Amino acid sequence: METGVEATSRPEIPAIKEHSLLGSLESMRRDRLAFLLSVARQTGDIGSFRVGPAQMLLLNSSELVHAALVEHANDFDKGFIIHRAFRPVLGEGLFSSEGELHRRQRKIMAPSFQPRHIVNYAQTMVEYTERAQQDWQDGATLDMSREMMALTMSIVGNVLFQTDVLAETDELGAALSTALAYINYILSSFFPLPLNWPTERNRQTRGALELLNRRMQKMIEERRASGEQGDDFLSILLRARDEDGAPMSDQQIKDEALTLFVAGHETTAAALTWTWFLLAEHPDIYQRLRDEVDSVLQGRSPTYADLARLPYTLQVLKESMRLYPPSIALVRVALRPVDLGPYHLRRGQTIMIVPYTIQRRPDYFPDPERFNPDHFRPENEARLPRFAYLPFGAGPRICIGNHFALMEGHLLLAALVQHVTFSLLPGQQIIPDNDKTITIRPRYGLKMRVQRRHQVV
Ligand code: HEM
Repeated sequence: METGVEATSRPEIPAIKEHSLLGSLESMRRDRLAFLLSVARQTGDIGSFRVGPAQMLLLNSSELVHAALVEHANDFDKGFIIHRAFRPVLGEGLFSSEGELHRRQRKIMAPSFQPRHIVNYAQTMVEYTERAQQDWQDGATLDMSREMMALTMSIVGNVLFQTDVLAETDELGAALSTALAYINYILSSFFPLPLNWPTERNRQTRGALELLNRRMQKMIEERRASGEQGDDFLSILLRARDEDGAPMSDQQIKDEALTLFVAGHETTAAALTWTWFLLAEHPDIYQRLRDEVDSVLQGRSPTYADLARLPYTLQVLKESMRLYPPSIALVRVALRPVDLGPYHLRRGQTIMIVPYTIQRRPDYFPDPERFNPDHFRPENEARLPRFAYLPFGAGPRICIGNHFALMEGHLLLAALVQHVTFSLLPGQQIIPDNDKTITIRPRYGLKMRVQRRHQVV
């Protein structure tokens, strides 16, 4: 129960000036990231705005992130908007489940994502990358978002299901893309129509979900029948047991496998797409990266063991995810009244943590708008406040695939840098946006020209 004395001694949460009825609906619709950045800059560590009648609190300090995502993690869940978008597709998989089920599943699955385990996938990542770049003709124009999506989709398809045909042209790949598009639609609509309404989009989505369910069930049954001990994730999920020795239900396995697929490719593709853009805009940094890769690899394909000797390559990737973090926001809803530092939140209040805004704070990252991989030199990284860099979130729901993603991005950059150079096609408008996608990507795509490099020896 709140006393009058406590309530008055608490600092007020600053609110931005906005339309009395619609709040900031229009600004959000026009340019979400620019709007969120302006809220953060106007309000500081915490600020309030409205989307229609719904109030949102933007948390923008490392201390408040720690309080919400770590200290009070159990006082929040992901809330109605996230559940409504993800559950029709991913059911109760790791991303969209809550409470005891989430804890149990996370515990079962975490060991398979530890670095010593995922090392086994390094070779697959490099092989697929080598294959992709061989198809790129010298002088060709590429849509980088599309190329990076196709590449990360094929990698995750192999790692998860040991299938080689997971492309948009395959019926499974196409169904997955339709399901992804549905999640995007729900996230980007303020008043989406329920899935059982007879619209063309809903009909296609239901068809895609049925196909996914059938194909996943078939893969599960085939794996069981063959008794194979594969090291793809589907086999790992089939073998997994909880503390009482119980296996997951088939439905849970399907939800988890689809979750890993969805969470595991568009994000990494977005990170790589922005990295190529930033490199093309900064020829000196691009050259330094090429020098590191050429001198360490001498024309060989990279392996996991090479990564420790390619530190600048990793700094480039991390810095790119600082300026353009793939996930636009971590959204949570308070399950009960909760105090975050000096601020009091009511039950049902929605908070947003936006890596894009927090990672552009000048007191955390000097000269924050500049692409500067030196922000991640070991001595500079060690000085960062703990929750100032959040591309993978934080706390008990931190991205389970973070080592996987960093290893994949690190290997792909090294493998591609030594074969090809990308340059920007002139006259493009590059605006970061997540209107039609789950992740932050260039609104009008990113067209680049590919130039094949002479083989370095
Ligand atoms: C650059 C690539 C990636 C980025 C930026 C990223 C980002 C994130 C973020 C921010 C979250 C937390 C969301 C929240 O707390 O609301 C998350 C969760 C998750 N990610 Fe990733 N992710 C990436 C790659 C991957 C990969 C490769 C996989 C799997 C192979 C994966 C699987 C997951 C799963 C299953 C969750 C839910 C974890 C849980 O709630 O316990 N992600 N990711």
